[in-house]
Amino acid sequence: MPSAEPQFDHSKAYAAKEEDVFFDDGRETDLLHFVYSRPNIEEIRGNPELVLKAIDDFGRTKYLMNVGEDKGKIVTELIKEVKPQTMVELGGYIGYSCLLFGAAVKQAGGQRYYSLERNPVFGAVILSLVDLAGLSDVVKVEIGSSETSLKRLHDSGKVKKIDLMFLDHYKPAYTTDLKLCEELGLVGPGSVLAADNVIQPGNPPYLEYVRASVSEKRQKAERGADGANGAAPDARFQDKQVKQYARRGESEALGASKGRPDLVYESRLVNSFEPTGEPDGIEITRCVGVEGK
Ligand SMILES: C[S@@+](CC[C@H](N)C(=O)[O-])C[C@H]1O[C@@H](n2cnc3c(N)ncnc32)[C@H](O)[C@@H]1O
Repeated sequence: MPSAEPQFDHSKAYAAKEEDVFFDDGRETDLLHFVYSRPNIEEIRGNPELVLKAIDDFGRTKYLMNVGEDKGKIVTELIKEVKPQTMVELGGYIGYSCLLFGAAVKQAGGQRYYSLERNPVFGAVILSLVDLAGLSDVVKVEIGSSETSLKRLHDSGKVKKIDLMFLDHYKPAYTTDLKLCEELGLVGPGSVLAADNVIQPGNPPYLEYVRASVSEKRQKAERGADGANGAAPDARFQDKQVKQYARRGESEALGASKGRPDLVYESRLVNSFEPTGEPDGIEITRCVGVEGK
């Protein structure tokens, strides 16, 4: 009997993730030099798949914190099914998920893919690779914290509803940003969420929130015990997760939005792998209605 468990092909594994410094040490601009000096650069132009292949080739020599091919496939399948007009990602890094999912949204007839990235150098790398891949018509890169970008996109009327959201940024902000989107009406019935790294490194407060019933969410909110109300990050996050982006003094303040506990979610985990081969998973959550309506 063939196994239903997903398997990882070790021949395509990324280089191991370093213990201490594994991003923001110049490797992101080295990646740009690597991509633009490929012998087939003229063939790469206008071809998202070949840009992604060049990024993967680099990742096999030096670790990059990309979603990778295996988990990426779970989300591209979801894009084919949901056919989002508007998709938003929280955390763009060097643009791997943005290129992969932006191309899939375009192919599915969607209008916009917003990549929200706080680090301006990473944002510049994404912009360069999006232009190289020929996706600038669909992809927009918003540089700044996810919270301020979400508010700006909402207040300007550019985004009224998020059909599909990929969460892949500061782990404690998954829940607070989701609640902000709920409160602004960006996430509501029909919206679908795909959250990365729910196994590695894990995100217990987020899983608890999207898997809770409406009455559980209401009770927690009444007790002020929902762990995402502008207070310190949930104690279940490891210190290194909490401080991951502290090096540049980037503000890690968490939003205090109350969200909408009456939104009904259906949520499930899809197991897969990090590009290094480590087991990880994507939590896929569908907002299926509003309780009482
Ligand atoms: C794991 S990486 C994203 C990887 C990317 N989604 C991919 O798969 O190719 C996380 C990124 O989130 C960004 N980030 C962290 N906190 C953020 C925040 N509050 N707002 C926007 N970006 C943030 C970091 O700078 C980093 O580039």
